[in-house]
Amino acid sequence: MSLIRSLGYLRVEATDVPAWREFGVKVLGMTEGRGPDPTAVYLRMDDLPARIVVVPGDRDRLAASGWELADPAALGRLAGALDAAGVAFKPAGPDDLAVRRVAEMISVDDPSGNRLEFFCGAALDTRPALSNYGTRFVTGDQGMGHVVLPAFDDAASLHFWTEILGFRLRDTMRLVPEHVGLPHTDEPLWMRFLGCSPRHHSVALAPIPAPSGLIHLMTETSSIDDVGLAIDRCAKNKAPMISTLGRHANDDMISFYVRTPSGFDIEYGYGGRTVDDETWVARQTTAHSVWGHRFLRAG
Ligand SMILES: Cc1ccc(O)c(O)c1CC[C@@H]1C(=O)CC[C@]2(C)C(=O)CC[C@@H]12
Ligand SMILES: [Fe+2]
Repeated sequence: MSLIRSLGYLRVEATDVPAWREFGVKVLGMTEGRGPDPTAVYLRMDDLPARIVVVPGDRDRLAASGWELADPAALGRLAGALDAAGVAFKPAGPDDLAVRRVAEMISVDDPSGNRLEFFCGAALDTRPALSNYGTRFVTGDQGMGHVVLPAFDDAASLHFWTEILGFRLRDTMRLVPEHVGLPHTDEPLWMRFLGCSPRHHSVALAPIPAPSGLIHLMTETSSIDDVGLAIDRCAKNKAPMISTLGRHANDDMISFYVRTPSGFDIEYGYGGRTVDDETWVARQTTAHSVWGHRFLRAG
């Protein structure tokens, strides 16, 4: 098993924090939590005090993705692996730990400049995260979902995420550059799906530019009705859906995509597969979906 157990949280910098509160609570069905920064919005999915933390900023971007490790010993071993590989990391100071409510944390940039925070010892919130719409998210040992991050050097990224961080390659997909708005290339473009838990992928790396630093965050619910209800709330709240409902070919997720106030997307899904590293064999997916997922042009 990888030292990293799962995707733990996202820290988002936003120009319109109130829009995020509305979006998170009314569209995504998350629960607003309380936290140390009164200007931030804390969105809960489970017993963590927040899974998405939105802080005011002068631009809209993913500030960092947070990755959970089992304990300080595991974090120490990861720090050792980073040192051995010559990757610079920064230990968190007391203020960093206090605003995140975690015991220990170190941060690094991946080869594409994606800021990653590795932490352990998250505080729990004993108040139940009761969604106004009855939404229940699949988290636990699968973490909060997956992120798709921009990455432009396939070999360097794959080395960093698998050899240094210990993620497993779960699937590869060849991208047609023209289909994702990129100029034609003679060499194929690859999208890599990597896992660190039973969830099929906790991160995917794609050579797609993303001004916000994030292509999408996937959150999974425990019922298909939660997905249907979220589609209804997108319409009611005029949140721009940018794809139709569909089922992915690699992780079996039935999902749709909606644009957030920060310009990146949320994939909102149900029914993702889990995998066992003992038996899993990485293959190449040749179609992104079994059905649906027609991407529409968004604003
Ligand atoms: C192909 C796929 C499998 C599993 C996923 O969770 C998942 O999000 C995807 C789709 C990823 C991909 C994307 O994120 C950016 C826009 C892409 C490239 C498309 O235009 C189709 C597939 C999309
Ligand atoms: Fe996804």
